[in-house]
Amino acid sequence: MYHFIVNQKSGSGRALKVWYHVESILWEREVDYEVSFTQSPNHATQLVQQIINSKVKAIIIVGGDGTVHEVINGLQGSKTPLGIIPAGSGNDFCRGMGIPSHYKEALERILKNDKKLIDVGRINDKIFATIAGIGFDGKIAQVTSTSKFKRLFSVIKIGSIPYILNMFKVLLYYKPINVNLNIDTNHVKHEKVWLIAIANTPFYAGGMKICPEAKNNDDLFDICIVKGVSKWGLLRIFPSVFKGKHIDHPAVVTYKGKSLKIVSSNPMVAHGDGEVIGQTPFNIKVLPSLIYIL
Ligand SMILES: Nc1ncnc2c1ncn2[C@@H]1O[C@H](COP(=O)(O)OP(=O)(O)OP(=O)(O)O)[C@@H](O)[C@H]1O
Repeated sequence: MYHFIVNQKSGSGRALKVWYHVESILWEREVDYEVSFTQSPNHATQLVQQIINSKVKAIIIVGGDGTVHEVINGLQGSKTPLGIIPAGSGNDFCRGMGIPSHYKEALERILKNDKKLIDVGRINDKIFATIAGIGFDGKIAQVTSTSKFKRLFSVIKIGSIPYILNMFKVLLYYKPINVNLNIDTNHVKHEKVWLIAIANTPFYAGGMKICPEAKNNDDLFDICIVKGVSKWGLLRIFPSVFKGKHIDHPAVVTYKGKSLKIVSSNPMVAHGDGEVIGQTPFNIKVLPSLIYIL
């Protein structure tokens, strides 16, 4: 039987509406299922820990990237496959995986039962499926998580607008920071770093293609560092991120690697899948071929 986890708060309530449509299709098609609704932040992680012991056929998320994040953090190495019906504001994991945005097509894909094994990342003690963003991005995620804009724009399905509005807010006071990185066995130092994105899949913040070549099955992270530009310079680079063209700018450095250690001259906040993780220092590692996605 399939076990659905529905986050009623995802997409500012859209997930619950999506669930009612999905449930009526499950009835029509006589699919065997059970459903749990998350009751609070991090509840999805606890639910998964209970569900994996009951040997379900698959866990299906109706929600956004934050729910995917909480679910994969509950899997604890279990090979129970995950399906996702995108119903959040950003849905960047689904975008990166090519999962259809419409619930009917996403459900159709799940019912085909065609499993794909993917890598995920670990940042300190948290697992992430899409991107860990450190510095300016982490700060924006922190501000966005309590943002009133998010609710408004997820209702009209423009996931990246809250990020952009909060970007301007954070830009007023944010100062770039000096960092030391170990990328695998290489030590590199960068000054005046705005952000470090460590990517398993290309997109974050509702469709920004920060690491355009990231692949979730190559045992590698794609890493993008933006540094050494003024606030005005950063704003000029920004529009090109939607097409992934920012990587050609001289202020952008890219790497590939399996593990990173990051320390910084001042605390830098990180998010994983848009959920705030904590502050530097960070230990980050690829966990190859860890999760089955339907
Ligand atoms: N019952 C609940 N009450 C309050 N918050 C909840 C509840 N259940 C889950 N959450 C929280 O809802 C948050 C948002 O979920 P999610 O990320 O799926 O939606 P979203 O933010 O709209 O989408 P996206 O991350 O794709 O932009 C998560 O951080 C999760 O901890």
